[in-house]
Amino acid sequence: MEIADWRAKIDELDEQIVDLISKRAEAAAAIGVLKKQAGARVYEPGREQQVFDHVRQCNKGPLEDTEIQHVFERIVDVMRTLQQRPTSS
Ligand SMILES: O=C(O)C(=O)C[C@]1(C(=O)O)C=C[C@@H](O)C=C1
Repeated sequence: MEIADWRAKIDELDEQIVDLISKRAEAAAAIGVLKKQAGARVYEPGREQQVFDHVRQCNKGPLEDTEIQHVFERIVDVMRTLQQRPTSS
């Protein structure tokens, strides 16, 4: 395949990734509402560790486990920000 073909493939995959991240954000926002109602804190390091362990287990390469974890550390960081937004209450 040419570079243009690979870029078209990347654009297509990015669309799917955006959809999936949006669905994940909806779930995180719903958790955020429940946490607020319960007076619980947003940041749960134990749960975040489970998320990172899980994605490392799912990883089939070519990225290293630590690289996949870095991507999810950023995603979870964004989810925490979403949960702290006044609009998610
Ligand atoms: O599972 C939760 O309690 C969430 O709020 C979701 C989530 C995540 O995005 O996976 C976000 C923030 C928490 O620190 C832990 C995990």
